[in-house]
Amino acid sequence: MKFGIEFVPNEPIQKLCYYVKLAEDNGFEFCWITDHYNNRNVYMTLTAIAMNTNKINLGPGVTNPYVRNPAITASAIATLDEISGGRAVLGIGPGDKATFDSLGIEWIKPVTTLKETVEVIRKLLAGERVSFEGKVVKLAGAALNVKPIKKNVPIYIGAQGPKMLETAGAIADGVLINASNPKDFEAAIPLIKKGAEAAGRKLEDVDVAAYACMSVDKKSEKAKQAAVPVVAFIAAGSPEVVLDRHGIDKEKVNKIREALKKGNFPEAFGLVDDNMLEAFSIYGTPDEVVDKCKELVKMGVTQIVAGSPIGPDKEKAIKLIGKQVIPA
Ligand SMILES: C[C@H](OP(=O)(O)OC[C@@H](O)[C@@H](O)[C@@H](O)Cn1c2nc(=O)[nH]c(=O)c-2cc2ccc(O)cc21)C(=O)N[C@@H](CCC(=O)N[C@@H](CCC(=O)O)C(=O)O)C(=O)O
Repeated sequence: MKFGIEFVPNEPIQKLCYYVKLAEDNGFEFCWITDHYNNRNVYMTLTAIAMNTNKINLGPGVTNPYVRNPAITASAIATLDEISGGRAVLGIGPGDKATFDSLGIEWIKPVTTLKETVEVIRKLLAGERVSFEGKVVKLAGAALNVKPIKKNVPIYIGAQGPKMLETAGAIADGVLINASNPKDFEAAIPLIKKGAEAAGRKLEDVDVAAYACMSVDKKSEKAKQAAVPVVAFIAAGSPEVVLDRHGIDKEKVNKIREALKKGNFPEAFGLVDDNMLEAFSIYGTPDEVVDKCKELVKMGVTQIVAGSPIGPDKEKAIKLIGKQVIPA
């Protein structure tokens, strides 16, 4: 079982570098940095982290194929691989609607766009001069002057929808699924397997990562309270099919959505119930978290990514996970 850690670059980069170095020293193998236009630039953040670490694999978790031309993403990843001495990984997903609405970008054919983007990025990283006439992606003799250190930079797809999960199974080295509960992997893994086998691959070729909302503390109640705000946003952003899967009170979720829209966070967070916390987070003492991680492993998860908030005290939580969860 591999452990990763996720950071949103919404705090000073020096602080993130400290946390990631601490994570590296505590046995985490992957560092994923989220990519949203309104936060610090994902590639500058990753460069700083690469310069301050020497073992942990690192990459965007996840970028998208719309805000940058595939050749720009390929160049950034090749450069990161050079800076990090061969530790770059590329996490790429279809992006989210809110981002594209704000940026005036048309979110067309996400599955096709992602497939074509991954295909041309692989060719560019392999040093090819690429001409490509896709349904969405077009290149005419594009080529990089920079080569990654690694022959094949692993490409992970951020996916939740069925077609996206199948696509990840077919073309990706790994899949990052924004989920924390075994029920979500019970639904997702057969789709990844179906996509992999349709492409002549096996499920074992795909690193199935649970990109979880995690909150660890010596005191279970403290860990639980720290997870509430993140769970409120996850519940609000979850499609019906996921709410039904977990038997979540949809009335409450609609009220959470309304309260968040109004910026009324205390009301929104007050509506988060235990069922939502169980569905959308892994929280508790190290022992409680170990039990929940073991449930995910039983479902076929092969990497667990400790996502926000990580714990009420990030530094303490990273050390607790390193000492009592990863070795378990
Ligand atoms: C597009 C969407 O795919 P999805 O996998 O559900 O997308 C939800 C999220 O995965 C997506 O928003 C991610 O970018 C969110 N995301 C992040 N999004 C970000 O913008 N930044 C991040 O840092 C980020 C991190 C992240 C980490 C893990 C993770 O799982 C997701 C993450 C969807 O609706 N898919 C459906 C519909 C299929 C579809 O797109 N059909 C096409 C037709 C087919 C075609 O495209 O040709 C169409 O509608 O036209 C499906 O998969 O079945």
